[in-house]
Amino acid sequence: MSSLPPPSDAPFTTLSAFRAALAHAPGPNGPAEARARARNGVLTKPPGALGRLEDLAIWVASWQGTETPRLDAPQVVIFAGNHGVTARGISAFPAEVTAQMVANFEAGGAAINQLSQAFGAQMTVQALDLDRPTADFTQGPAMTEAEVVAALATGWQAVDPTAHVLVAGEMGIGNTTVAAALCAALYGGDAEGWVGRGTGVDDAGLARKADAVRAALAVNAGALGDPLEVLRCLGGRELAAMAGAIARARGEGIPVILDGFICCAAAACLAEAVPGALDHAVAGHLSAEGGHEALLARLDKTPLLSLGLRLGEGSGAALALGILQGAVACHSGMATFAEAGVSDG
Ligand SMILES: Cc1cc2ncn([C@H]3O[C@H](COP(=O)(O)O)[C@@H](O)[C@H]3O)c2cc1C
Ligand SMILES: O=C(O)c1cccnc1
Repeated sequence: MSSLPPPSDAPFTTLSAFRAALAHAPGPNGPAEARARARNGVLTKPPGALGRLEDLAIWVASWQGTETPRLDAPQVVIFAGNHGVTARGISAFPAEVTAQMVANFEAGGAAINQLSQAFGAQMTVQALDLDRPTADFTQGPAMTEAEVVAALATGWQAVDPTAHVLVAGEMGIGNTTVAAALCAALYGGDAEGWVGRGTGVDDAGLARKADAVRAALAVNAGALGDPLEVLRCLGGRELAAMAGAIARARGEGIPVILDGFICCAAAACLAEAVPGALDHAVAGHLSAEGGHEALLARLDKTPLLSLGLRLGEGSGAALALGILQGAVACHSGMATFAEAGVSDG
């Protein structure tokens, strides 16, 4: 665990400049992908015997731009933010827990600390203006353009360009309601279909979450046509920071492992703003949170794991790191039939 310096310069100061940076990010490296596919075909195993691991390794190769990718330098970054909507009784825990958990991350005591350590990831945490919660989005926009751009820039700056793979996680009491509002705004459907129990709200809490989502969409109706305006009006600082980090990784050729419902909701704003913006991202897991399955379907992503996790913090993505590391270790380290003197059938 270490703390990163505050953001200095990102290549955007407006939402439209951020959109342009995202739209102009390079795609995968076709020749490297072709070489990796050819290598996969001559490794000492029956064709296809490593199942989805084979596609994953070739996908990592295409983003890293090399036939033999590596994943021994993973980066996990956790963003924390507070939300005005917590005043509406939409979480089973009080908003103070966000800052308390940041201290826990810094002391090494959270689940994501253990998982980062288990998979050899460098982990950092960035708290975004915890003393200044976003505005209650049932009353108006959660953030100004300056606020959302600052959060996007924090995420952008947090990415280590030398990292081999990125996990962006979050901590923010109330943010399952925020994620549900983003999904309802981006994809439509009833608020009830997108809200879930989060930290464990009861039926009355679930009804308050759906009410908050409905009110947020009604009062911010003018934002609904633009996915980045949706992020500004219905999102939160830690979600925007995750989006900024995921966008930066795209430009750096760093593959991303998406976490649960909240991370995917933030990422969905990118995918809806610029088609293909999540081509460098894989879904780490299927969260137990209500709307995640439908959200992954909208993103056209098949999760690597389904373990009933409903934690956030990047925890499911960090676990999936192990799968991806296994895929790449086989792809880059195995002998070919010729090298090993094994008959290729
Ligand atoms: C101790 C604790 C640790 C957490 N780590 C992640 N979350 C997760 O729960 C929160 C979202 O749920 P809701 O919308 O119901 O508030 C987020 O902070 C998320 O990261 C936690 C929540 C708690 C209480
Ligand atoms: O899926 C998630 O990201 C999630 C679910 C519940 C609570 N916190 C996060």
